[in-house]
Amino acid sequence: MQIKRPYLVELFTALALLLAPFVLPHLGFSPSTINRILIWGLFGLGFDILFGYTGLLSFGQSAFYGTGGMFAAYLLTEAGFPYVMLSIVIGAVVAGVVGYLVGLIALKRTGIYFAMITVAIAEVFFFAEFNPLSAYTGGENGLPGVPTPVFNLGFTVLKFDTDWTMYTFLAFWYFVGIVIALRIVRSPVGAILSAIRDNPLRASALGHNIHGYKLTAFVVAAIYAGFAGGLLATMQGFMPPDAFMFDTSGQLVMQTAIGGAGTLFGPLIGATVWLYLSDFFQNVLHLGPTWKLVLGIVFVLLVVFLRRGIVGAIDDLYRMARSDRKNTAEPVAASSEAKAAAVEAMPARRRDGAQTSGPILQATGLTKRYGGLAANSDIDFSVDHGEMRGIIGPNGAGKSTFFKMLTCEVEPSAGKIVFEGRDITGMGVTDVCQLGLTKSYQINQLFDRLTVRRNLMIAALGETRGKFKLDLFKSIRSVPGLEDQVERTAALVNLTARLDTPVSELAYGEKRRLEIGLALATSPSLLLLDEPLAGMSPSERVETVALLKSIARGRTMIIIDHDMDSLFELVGKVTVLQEGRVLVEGTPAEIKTNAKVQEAYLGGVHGEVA
Ligand SMILES: Nc1ncnc2c1ncn2[C@@H]1O[C@H](COP(=O)(O)OP(=O)(O)OP(=O)(O)O)[C@@H](O)[C@H]1O
Repeated sequence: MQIKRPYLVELFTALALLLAPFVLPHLGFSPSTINRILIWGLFGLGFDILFGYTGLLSFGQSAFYGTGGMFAAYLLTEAGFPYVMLSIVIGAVVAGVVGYLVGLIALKRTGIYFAMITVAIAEVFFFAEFNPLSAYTGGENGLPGVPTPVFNLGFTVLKFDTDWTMYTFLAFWYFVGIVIALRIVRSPVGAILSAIRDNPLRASALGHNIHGYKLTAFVVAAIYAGFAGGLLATMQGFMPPDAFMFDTSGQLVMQTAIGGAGTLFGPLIGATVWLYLSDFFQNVLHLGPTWKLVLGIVFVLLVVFLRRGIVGAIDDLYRMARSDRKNTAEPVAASSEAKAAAVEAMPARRRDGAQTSGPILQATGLTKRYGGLAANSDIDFSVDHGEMRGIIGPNGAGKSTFFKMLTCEVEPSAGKIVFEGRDITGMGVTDVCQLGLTKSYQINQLFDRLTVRRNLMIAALGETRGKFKLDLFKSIRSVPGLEDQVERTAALVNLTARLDTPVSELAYGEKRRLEIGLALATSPSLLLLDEPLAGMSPSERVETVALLKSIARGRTMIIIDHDMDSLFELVGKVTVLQEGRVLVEGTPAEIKTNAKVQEAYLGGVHGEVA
């Protein structure tokens, strides 16, 4: 029997959990340390989904750890509720609800501001535990007398009242926790979370509701934290008030950094190193209060020399060994037949009832002012279905601003945009992408840490799943048609041979093609390309022009580029912008000889443009 490769991780985890009690004591770990490691590891699973996978650094996880633990402990002690496991689950649910409410506030900001809000919120919880709620939480004494779990199975009674029986209980829940976390990171939601970490702007421009997904990660992390807090209470027979302290959140962040963020196992390994060293420095070396100093130095050294943590470093070594083996085979580019088939198989998106002739996009009186500067003034513009339109203009003429308004990345100061008969003015880039209007960027906006395949998947998921879907436990491999869509897009942009290469290893020209591929994978009915040829070598330009010609069939495209020779070869009509206004429109032949255009480009020296 062959075990599916993804399940190997689960199998190894189960084996490691079975072997740990036989191996770790010989390395100097006490059973209570091993149990604490498991609780930190479980706590860290949720945090890693939030930080390692979604890129949201929270210093406030103690709030949810404390809330879940305190709630379960209160039910089991003060309220006299007899069911230990159910209390822990209720505590986790309460932590999740609190996480949802906190997330609504904290996620209004990003980066350092988000981190600072989480610190402040955790401090509020710490204060509440010690002061107004001390009658329920025991204040600085915590809640003693939390029972250990007992399960009466009829034929036998399972008790977890010794260190090693408690280990089996915690190891079981850690295993359940890792299985669920692995499912989440392997789901479409997991892929979108990593897209948000790498490039939130592009993730939302590809049709994903990134606020919804960030909130999901935040709630998942809070549930894990609350559950781990409940386990802590039952393991210690006491819910300590210091679960709410900033130190708890800080230690979680440091352990995750040591073990490796974005690996799921990082927090567990980080906790193993951290707790082992802190026991060793205090109990074996008897360092006294200086143990924290030494531990701090070890932390700095580990993080400096192992940038992706211990698990990240092992993963890197494994990948290096695999790619050495793989590189012996030459990559195979898609054949021209495969490309032709891909073009046929990738029609532009059609909304039910949408027209297929006449204008697909109309802008009227479009204006964008930045303070006193008018980047675009009173632009009237219309493009028909199936048209290939070029936009040219000197630097600073307002071309990119115009595109940003069309894709609803920036809101116009005045004017109206109608796409496929619908007023989309001020709608938002995610919704507009969902309607079938998207753009490739002047400066690459890719997901650099992910492979080409993952990049294209993330783009295609926007179309197949809509802007938000909670398919947290579905494998990304089972999304119907996704693999096909990815492979067809890769064939179109000639990246079949690079599908499993991380974006950071691509050549510039390949990145430009992937930039176009991301937009194409959403199957847009109107595709805007902002300087697709920028920065390319002459041979790359020739190749990309051929590529654009092939994808233009059955599609409506608007292209901005400074390379007029190439642009005039591609498009049927050209709009010239100057100083934020439409100067003139016409066929390439008309534009080449237009006196106003020559004036704009050549400052009045007559001749032919380009
Ligand atoms: N966010 C912004 N804030 C202030 N001014 C801006 C902003 N974005 C663009 N501008 C200004 O608007 C004008 C038009 O810029 P835009 O980037 O649209 O021109 P462009 O035609 O695309 O130029 P290029 O060909 O160099 O890319 C410029 O003067 C630019 O400095």
